[in-house]
Amino acid sequence: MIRLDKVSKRYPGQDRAAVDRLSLDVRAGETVVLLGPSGCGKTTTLRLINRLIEPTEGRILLDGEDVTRVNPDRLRRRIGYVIQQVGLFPHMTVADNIGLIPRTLGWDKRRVRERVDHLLDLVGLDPAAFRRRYPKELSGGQQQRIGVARALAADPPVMLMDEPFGAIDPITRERLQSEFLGIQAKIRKTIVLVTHDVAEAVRLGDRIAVFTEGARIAQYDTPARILAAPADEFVASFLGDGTAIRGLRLAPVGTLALDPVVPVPPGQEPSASGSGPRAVRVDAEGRVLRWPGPDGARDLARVRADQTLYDALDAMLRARQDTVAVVDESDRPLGALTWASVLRSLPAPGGAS
Ligand SMILES: Nc1ncnc2c1ncn2[C@@H]1O[C@H](COP(=O)(O)OP(=O)(O)OP(=O)(O)O)[C@@H](O)[C@H]1O
Repeated sequence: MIRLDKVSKRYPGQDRAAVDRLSLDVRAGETVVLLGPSGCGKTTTLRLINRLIEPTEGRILLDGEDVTRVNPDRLRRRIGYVIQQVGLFPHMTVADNIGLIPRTLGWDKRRVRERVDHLLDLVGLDPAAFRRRYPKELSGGQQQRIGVARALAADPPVMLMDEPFGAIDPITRERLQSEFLGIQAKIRKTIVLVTHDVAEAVRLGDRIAVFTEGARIAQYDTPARILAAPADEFVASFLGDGTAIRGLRLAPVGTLALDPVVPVPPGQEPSASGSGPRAVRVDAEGRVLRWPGPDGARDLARVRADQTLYDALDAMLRARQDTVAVVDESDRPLGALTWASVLRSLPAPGGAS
């Protein structure tokens, strides 16, 4: 979908190239995060893709077409662009800001209005309450949502996002990240997103390109593999401490082979044999209550199948138990995980899984 082929950018008067022969492929529908320290060339790379900056050498292909041969205005209609400072026009309403590109494309008023309302809905803002407001009447997080809506206005297949959640408080930032994931699951754009925040990269990226100076790729892989096996000292130190624990957040419990459990309804007793599947006491509706035996008086550690290994270990630690019941949305048992089975499921460092 997007291919950078030995692309370099040398700014006038600089001895070193800001981007030095970078080759990078981004597949259709995936989110690739460019991650790296300040000044390593992330923003320059992003702006080369939509030709806000012209490359000194190399080729950039969008769907096989060399972008340097496309009229820049036409190119930018195919590429949405979201930046940290948002850049909303202060004298225009929310609706006018979002509808800007569709209007320049000559859409009629009604189509623009419908598109604006649809996008406000998509980014979680009530159209009736927000379409007539001015940017100064919005919180930082709301402005950021409008920035995303505006970039999506003409339904471009590609989105470039430069620190889109950078200037926002941590709680709103987490919420915007969740919304981003929800929206991307629906619309499946091809996204290149710049951040220097490791947690954000791990959360949002299907793949992460870790850059060193000159936009040289230190590692380009899935978050899980980068966390499990950093390619070198630079990547390891940039990721910082806690990589193994962070990796656990990427693995949903439901993808593991669970140990079977046998539900024991009220009035019945678990079978006495010591071997075989573990019994779990359930109520009349089949919802898990507790383990039988000496542990049974205590709260039972439980996680839903859509939670992660991180949550499973956290539940075990909090309950001080070495087994966690895995339940469905109605709290009915699906199986169990032990501390040992979680450890066994982890990818080996350097391994392929
Ligand atoms: N217009 C410019 N003229 C000269 N040098 C520039 C220009 N823009 C960027 N640079 C230099 O190019 C290098 C890469 O900058 P770039 O903004 O791409 O890095 P970045 O990884 O996005 O950094 P940050 O995370 O701090 O935003 C830096 O050394 C920077 O000083």
